[in-house]
Amino acid sequence: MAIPYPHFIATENAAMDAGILLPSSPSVVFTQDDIKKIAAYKAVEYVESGMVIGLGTGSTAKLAVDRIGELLRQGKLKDIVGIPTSKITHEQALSLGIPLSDLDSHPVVDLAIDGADEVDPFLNLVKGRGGYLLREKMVESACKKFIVVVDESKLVNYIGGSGLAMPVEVIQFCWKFTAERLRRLFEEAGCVAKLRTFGEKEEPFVTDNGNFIVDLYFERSIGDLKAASVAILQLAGVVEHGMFLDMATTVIVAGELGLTVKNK
Ligand SMILES: O=C(CO)[C@H](O)[C@H](O)COP(=O)(O)O
Repeated sequence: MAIPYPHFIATENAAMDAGILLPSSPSVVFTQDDIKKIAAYKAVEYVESGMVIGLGTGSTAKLAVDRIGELLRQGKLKDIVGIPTSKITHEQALSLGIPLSDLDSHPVVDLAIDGADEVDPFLNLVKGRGGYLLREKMVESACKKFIVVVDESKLVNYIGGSGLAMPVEVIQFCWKFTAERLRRLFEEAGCVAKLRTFGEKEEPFVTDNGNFIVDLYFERSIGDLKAASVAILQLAGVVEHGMFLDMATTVIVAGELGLTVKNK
């Protein structure tokens, strides 16, 4: 959806790089898509020739991957190796001619760029509402720098504070049992646990790794995030959760008045 951002200020270079015409009159209105693109392009300014780059997944990350492909084609970036965080990003990067590898061959990643679903004041994240959290976490925890690009609607006071899902990837075997154990862990926070489904037939969503997603919704804060993370990961049947704690090194926030860069 294109939400107008009437007061957004973009530098001439940032807007022109993103192919967006700069306002010739003060009444011009940027859309949310415009500013997402400007923010994604800003993140790609951190990419240097010769780097191993973690390629994120989602509508924001897609714009950054497109931009990396464009700079490679133009010869402005050279010798890049991309490590995709999903099958869909793998396909996108292949189609753009970005040389690809994996963590087995490149266990140290210089930089990753990705979107997020929530960002708290300490730069902790919720990711995985697209369903790609496991590979994203593997790649992004192997990074020296992890740059996150969001619009200001993703900023929350505390993790879970948007009232939207905190995804947990679980194995398919007895997923109801695992979902109930997850719900009980956070009973005091008013947790509801739901299997992620898609389509009219409400088929279970299956991740790139062949697992299901249980989405947790909280009425209240879950408190100590590290303790919550440990408790979730201790449950047999859980593969990974969508809290990315202490991982982001930079968050670029696109807001009504322009870009804000928050560093750890
Ligand atoms: O974690 C993710 C996918 O698993 C995405 O990065 C997250 O959902 C944000 O997506 P978008 O940029 O489309 O808002």
